Amino acid sequence: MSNLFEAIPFIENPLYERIISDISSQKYSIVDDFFSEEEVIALRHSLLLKDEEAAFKTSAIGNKTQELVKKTVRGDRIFWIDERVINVAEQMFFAKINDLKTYLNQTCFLGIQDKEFHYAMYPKGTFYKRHLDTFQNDDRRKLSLVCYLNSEDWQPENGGELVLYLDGKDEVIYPLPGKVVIFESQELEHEVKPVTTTRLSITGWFKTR
Ligand SMILES: O=C(O)CCC(=O)C(=O)O
Ligand SMILES: [Fe+2]
Repeated sequence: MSNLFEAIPFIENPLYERIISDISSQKYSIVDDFFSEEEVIALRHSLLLKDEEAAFKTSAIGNKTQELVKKTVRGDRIFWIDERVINVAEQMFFAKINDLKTYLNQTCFLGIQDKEFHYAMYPKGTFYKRHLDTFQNDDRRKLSLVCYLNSEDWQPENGGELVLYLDGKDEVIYPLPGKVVIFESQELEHEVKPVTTTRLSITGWFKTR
């Protein structure tokens, strides 16, 4: 009978090792080119299609009072991704994300068993005020992952920087295409500065159950 533990070879991945070491030393990690230019283009296209569909469906409804309350804190539009019904670009996205998740579970004791991801679109003038990614009575979110899908010519004057509030110097991150930022959901307060141009991303969480 074969031994289960011998059946799965472990191959060290230098990128993932760097992410793990960054997170353990500073609670966050930034990878500039986690997704290639082609991958970003495909995911951006999927996001824009989702937004068109949603605009079409919801144009006639909506609780305006709730919307106003929400918009003083955050102004992005989000679309949750259901992994059971995904297109080719999203399959590629989850293949990479699941690979990282498996590696983290093999090497760290985070116990990530669940995940959730959504597209996000910040129209001109919107932002997300300083916050922590955990809800009251729910501490399952362990790591936050933000993947930027903006175009190659994104400029600093477009705004939309992600600011991570650290004990010492705050980290200001430009939402450049292909970049992925991973941070400890329960530890790091952060904010999305107002944008002057539509800002596109996928945000998600690795969670315990
Ligand atoms: O888009 C970002 O840079 C961060 C988004 C965020 O903080 C959130 O969705 O909770
Ligand atoms: Fe957040």
